[in-house]
Amino acid sequence: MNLRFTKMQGAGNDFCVIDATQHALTLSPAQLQRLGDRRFGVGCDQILVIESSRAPGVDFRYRIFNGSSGAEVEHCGNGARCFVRYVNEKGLSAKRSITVETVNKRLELHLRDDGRVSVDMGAPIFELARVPFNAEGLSPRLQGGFELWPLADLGVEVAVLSMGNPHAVMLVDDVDQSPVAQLGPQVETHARFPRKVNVGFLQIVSRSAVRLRVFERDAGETLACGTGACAAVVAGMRLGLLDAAVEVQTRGGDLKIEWAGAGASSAALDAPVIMTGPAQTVFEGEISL
Ligand SMILES: N[C@H](CCC[C@H](N)C(=O)O)C(=O)O
Repeated sequence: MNLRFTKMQGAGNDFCVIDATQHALTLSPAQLQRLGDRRFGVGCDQILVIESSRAPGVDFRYRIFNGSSGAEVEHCGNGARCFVRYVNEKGLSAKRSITVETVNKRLELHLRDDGRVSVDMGAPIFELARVPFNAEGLSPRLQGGFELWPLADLGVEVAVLSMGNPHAVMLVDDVDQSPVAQLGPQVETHARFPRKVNVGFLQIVSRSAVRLRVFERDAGETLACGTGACAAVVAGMRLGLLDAAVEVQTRGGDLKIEWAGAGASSAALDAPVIMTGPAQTVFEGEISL
């Protein structure tokens, strides 16, 4: 099969975007891994497939596959920004705000006049069983009313939440000195995360600025992770360390995260997380799979 794709990136997190709005498309895990393969394929962190949708109020279906495994996942924040940029550039919709659905979330995507893209990433999920995280037999340390769970075998404690996909966030003094390559995969595949987990290394710079590195589930360390930025900032807010609008410095670029649940009572914890950042088309291509 000859497959046309558009290579895109958002804060350095890179994607192969496949337009399946005109024809149904099923890609095997091997074909997806070929697209993700940086040596013998196209090379990307994730593959994003755009499908039409007949669901009321939904403009498109948004499917996400990790490039290294071909596994379908629930959410991709940097990809969502590229999605609306693609839809606008290709004329698939005249609207600058679109609604898309993933396997388990509906997202509102907005192409701003300044060229950046804002995404309503939905509300964070704190119920451990929905992350999922198995806390059986563990006693958390409480900070600001939020739990930090010990992974004693690794000598770390993690904040645990979901943005639709699972995240574990560790507080570190200096992201540049953090053992991301060693500790990332150990937390990613820890037995207490039955669906594995994306691992955030969060350095607090001020109450409105952080530095972040993320070892992504099934992808390794990426230059940026949108859902990881949302999860890390929400964790920092709930730990009482961050205010309601935070600039996130990643290795691939800067993202802005806003959440009305910061410092709020439990009533506002279901407020949506808003992420703003860049999205760029890099090149068009075709590959024989
Ligand atoms: N590796 C992630 C999916 C991509 C997330 C990331 N690229 C983002 O921008 O949110 C997972 O397995 O849940």
